[in-house]
Amino acid sequence: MNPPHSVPVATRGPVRVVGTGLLGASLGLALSAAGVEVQLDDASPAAVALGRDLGAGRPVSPDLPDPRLIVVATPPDVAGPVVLAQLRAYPAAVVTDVASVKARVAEHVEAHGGDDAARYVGSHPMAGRERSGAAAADADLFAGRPWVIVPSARSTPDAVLAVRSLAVDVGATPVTLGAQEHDDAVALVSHLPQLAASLVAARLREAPETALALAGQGLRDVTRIAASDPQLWATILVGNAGPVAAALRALRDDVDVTLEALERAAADGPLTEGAAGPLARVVAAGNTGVARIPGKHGGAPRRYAEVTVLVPDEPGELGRLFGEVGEIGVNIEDLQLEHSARQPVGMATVSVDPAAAARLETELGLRGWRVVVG
Ligand SMILES: NC(=O)c1ccc[n+]([C@@H]2O[C@H](COP(=O)([O-])OP(=O)(O)OC[C@H]3O[C@@H](n4cnc5c(N)ncnc54)[C@H](O)[C@@H]3O)[C@@H](O)[C@H]2O)c1
Ligand SMILES: O=C(O)C(=O)C[C@]1(C(=O)O)C=C[C@@H](O)C=C1
Repeated sequence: MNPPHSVPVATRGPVRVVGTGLLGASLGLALSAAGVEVQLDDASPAAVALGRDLGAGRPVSPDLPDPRLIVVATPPDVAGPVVLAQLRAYPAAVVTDVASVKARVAEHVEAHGGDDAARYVGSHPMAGRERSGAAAADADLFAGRPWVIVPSARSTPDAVLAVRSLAVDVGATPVTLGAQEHDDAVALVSHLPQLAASLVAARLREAPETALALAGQGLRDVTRIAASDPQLWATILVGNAGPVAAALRALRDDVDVTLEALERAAADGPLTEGAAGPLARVVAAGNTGVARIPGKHGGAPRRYAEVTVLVPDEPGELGRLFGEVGEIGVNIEDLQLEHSARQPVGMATVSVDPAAAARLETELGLRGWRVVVG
């Protein structure tokens, strides 16, 4: 993917990032790479130092010019007060935050901000990962992702434009929503999935080693985000408690139906009436739901063909595979890696244009790769 810094940007610095963890440092990296001056601030001096050392910007100091745009990237519970403090400290600056919940932050700014609230526009990049802190930061984190812009009735057009430009300049696609509309949406597409992953992964705590050794891609797909930061997520979940509870209650109803069918089969045998039907309906409903998730870059779903290759567990082998796929002239649209403990090989599954898949399999085979025919 082309780095976002290859195109000129509209954002005028200095941009001050308050909270230089995963989100703040990623933003600092992307803006710094684009030539925008970035100032770093955090309650933790070590987080600022790490952001600086990674190239995300310069630590704040009294001799730096006042920021034009301030991005608050702290946990959601403190985002409102930090936004207010920044609005007051810099009366000419536009202030946004990137917290995963929006109604509470907006209400806080509206209730206490007075006229300063006109320079505030909430936002939420739908980009992240299951790790926290600047060490996990990535300049390309926002590329191709939606970035929700949440103006209030008071936000000035200039403030909205500054925040939209920020999103575009780091490669994201701005999407405008109201605060409650945003919170209802992310309850379903972000907060419920986090809980589901955590609940499934929690079942593994006492799993026997023999079972864990069999773990395949299905378990990995469902549990990646179970590695997320508990404190941050507790703050997000309580901050959007109503919509998340509604989504979880609906899930519980589906779980109850599923359980009833399973218990019927367990008690009366697999062919008992009313067992297989509800279970098939659950899986079919999931088929319908998953087909509605937009594809790469938020566009319409698109089916790629998957080519799976065994890769020796040796340094440089994965790079050699990518290089050879490139030499064959095929673009890798997506990649999954599966690695089992104590196995000398891993499995790399590349998603490619269906029209190129057969040729890729043949040519990789001719080059000595072991292609797994699915
Ligand atoms: N992690 C994700 O995937 C993700 C994605 C989109 C949005 N967000 C949102 O972005 C925000 C930051 O998340 P993150 O993953 O970067 O967290 P993080 O833990 O990596 O970083 C948060 C940083 O904020 C600092 N901080 C805490 N309180 C502060 C205060 N009062 N003043 C100044 N700094 C303070 C911490 O020291 C820390 O460095 C959160 O609001 C989160 O909801 C997270
Ligand atoms: O991909 C991940 O690891 C994420 O958790 C990212 C994710 C999401 O649910 O999409 C998580 C929380 C944020 O508020 C925004 C993005």
